[in-house]
Amino acid sequence: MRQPLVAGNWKMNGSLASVRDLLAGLKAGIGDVKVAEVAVCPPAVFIPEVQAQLDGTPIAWGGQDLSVHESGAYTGEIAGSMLTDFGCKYVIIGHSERRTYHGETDELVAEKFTAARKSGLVPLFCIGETQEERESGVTEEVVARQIDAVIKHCGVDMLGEGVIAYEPVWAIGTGLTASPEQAQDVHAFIRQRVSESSADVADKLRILYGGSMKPGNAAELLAKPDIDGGLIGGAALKAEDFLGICTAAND
Ligand SMILES: O=C[C@H](O)COP(=O)(O)O
Repeated sequence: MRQPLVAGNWKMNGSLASVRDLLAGLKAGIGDVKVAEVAVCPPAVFIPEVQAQLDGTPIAWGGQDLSVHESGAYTGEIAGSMLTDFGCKYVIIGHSERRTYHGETDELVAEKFTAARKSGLVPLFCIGETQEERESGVTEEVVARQIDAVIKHCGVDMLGEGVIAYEPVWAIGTGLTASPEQAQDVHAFIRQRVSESSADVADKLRILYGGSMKPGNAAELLAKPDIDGGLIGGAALKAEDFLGICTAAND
């Protein structure tokens, strides 16, 4: 049985004051979350505050990106060991916003996967097709290519130490959500693709859905057999909405 995971990706949002408010709301309501594992990924500068507030609670935290390098002259980069120094459990890698705005390739994302594991972090490995790719009928080809790059570089056993987040790019921040059936189809394909390398890894692997998931549509999505949680953007910025998604896994 795979425990659902609901992770909040705060992206580049918030101030120290708003982060404190959000954390207070999450701590107040986390007791109602019975089933899902919960995590938040704040902007890096807020990680010490998140650690101070969430240490000792059931909520884990993580980074939004990491460097492939361990240390040195890489201005602006953050090493995996720096994230673990501040108690991070998870790190998002390969988010479509990093692929699009920072030119991250499948190969670089695979290197980041290894770097994360070397530091003891659990990668939240994002994959997904653009609208154009979906309309051209190449969704499966795209996600297969993204997965295969990690399997080739890291091996399937290391892939199994992470979590996959399927995020159709056309559904991110747009209010357009993949229907539960559309999402389930791709999740099943992802599991099938991984099972070609290892049925055991595929069976245990958590595959999250991301893309305009909200309290109102979470239960339907989470009810699908291959959807093991969510990677939440906009709705993770309001404690009530985020907890509403986390509790949808209770049912
Ligand atoms: O990482 C999170 C995803 O990009 C989803 O963002 P969204 O929930 O705002 O659509």
